[in-house]
This record gives sequence, C-alpha cells and structure tokens, in this order.
Amino acid sequence: MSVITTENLTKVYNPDKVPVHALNGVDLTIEKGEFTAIVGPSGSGKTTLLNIIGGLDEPTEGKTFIKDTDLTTLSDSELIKFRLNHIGFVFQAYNLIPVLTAIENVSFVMQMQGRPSAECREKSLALLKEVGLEDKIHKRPSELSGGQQQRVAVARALASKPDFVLADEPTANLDSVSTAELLDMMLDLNKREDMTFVFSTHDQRVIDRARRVVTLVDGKIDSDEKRG
Ligand SMILES: Nc1ncnc2c1ncn2[C@@H]1O[C@H](COP(=O)(O)OP(=O)(O)OP(=O)(O)O)[C@@H](O)[C@H]1O
Repeated sequence: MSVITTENLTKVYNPDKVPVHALNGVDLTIEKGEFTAIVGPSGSGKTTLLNIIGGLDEPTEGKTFIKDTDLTTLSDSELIKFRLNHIGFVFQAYNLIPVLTAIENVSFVMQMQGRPSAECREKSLALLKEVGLEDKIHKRPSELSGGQQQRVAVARALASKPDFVLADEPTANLDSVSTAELLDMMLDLNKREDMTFVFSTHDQRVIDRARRVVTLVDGKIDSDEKRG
C-alpha cells in the first residue's frame, strides 16, 4: 500500500518578486515499510519536498496524498490534527522540549492526542527501551548526548503511531559513532515494525545504508534507485 504519493509537486518561492523554483513537478510514491533517503546537492529541494510531504508547507501546484488523504484539501486546523496523528517528525536539531525529561518529551505527543496518562507513560517507557534509553528516562535533553537526544526524538516521532517518520538530515549534528547507532536503530525499527522512514541526508555513510535513494537535482527527480 502507498503511504505517500505526490503528483506533479511544484513549489515556487517569492512568485511575485524574484521567483525561486524549488520543486519542478515531483511525482513520488513511497510504499509502506520503505527506508528512503532523499539526496541531492544543496538547494536541490530536499527540505522543501519533506516540508510539503509533512504538511508543514503547501505546494504551489500539485497534490500530496498520505494514504487516501489529499493534504491540499485540509484546512489549517485539520492539517494540525492530521500531522499529530499520522506523521512522526525528526529534525536535525532534535527539537526536544528542554524543561521536560526524556519520558515526558515522548509522552507529550500522546497527551496531545488525548490518550490516558497511564497509557502514555507505559508506551513512552516501551519506546525509550526500544531506542536503548531505558536508563535515561528521567534525564533532560541538556543531560543527554546529541545521539541520545536524537534517539529520544525518534521515540517521540513513533509515539503517535504515525503512518511514517519524516527526518530532515537526522544525523547532521552527530559524530560517526552516533550516526551509525542511530541508523542501526532506525533500520531495526524499519525491519521489526515495518515502520516507513523518509529522510534527507548529505552523509554518504547514511546513503550507503538506505534501501531506496531518490536523488533530486534542480527540484526534479534525477534518479530513483531501489536496493535489494
Ligand atoms: N523560504 C524560502 N524562500 C525563498 N527561497 C527558498 C526558501 N526556502 C528554500 N528556498 C530556496 O529553494 C531552493 C530549494 O531549497 P531547499 O532548502 O529545499 O534545498 P535543499 O536541497 O534542502 O538544500 P540543503 O541541502 O542546502 O539543505 C533553494 O534555491 C533555496 O534557496
């Protein structure tokens, strides 16, 4: 089943001043369980594409479907609710809430979804165990390494039971050991839980381990390589 489908995605920034054509007709289908890297030179449109797929930005033309839902038909409030319930986000700067502990950061998303607090706590604990942080659940972000913070961010992304996890350069601020550990963990979640991951990266070590590599050049798909 397709989790993400884009049709003729086009994005023009500053259309009335000096237009920047960031995406030029991107047709992309991502199936459930794929582990896809979006790569390409700086300025090729990777972040723009991820932002549109994640419902954080709107295309100038074209459509984005998450399963059967056309994001372009949702109102702002519907989109906020849709993102909360269907998409897990991981950002390069981790974006954890500094005053909350690891377990509170993960629980927060589920509390926003209105799930009972006992369930939030139990599920957060299970997720932090899955990402190898059961001994750090009461630590705040400032007490954790970058790699550990990014693991909390992945646990948080999974907390809402999303249809897929979207990650914009998730390893950009990590050293090579933490990068390898984060990838091992994401690949493990991908295999065991069939979780769909879509991430942008510049890092060749990350690209080497992706199971599908979509290359953007000048806002268009230049190549799309699926690996066994
Ligand atoms: N808010 C914006 N306003 C105007 N132009 C923008 C905006 N955001 C991005 N752009 C331009 O759109 C193009 C695509 O940018 P985008 O950030 O999507 O590329 P990228 O592949 O993610 O780049 P990088 O690898 O450097 O992060 C670039 O020319 C960029 O300068």
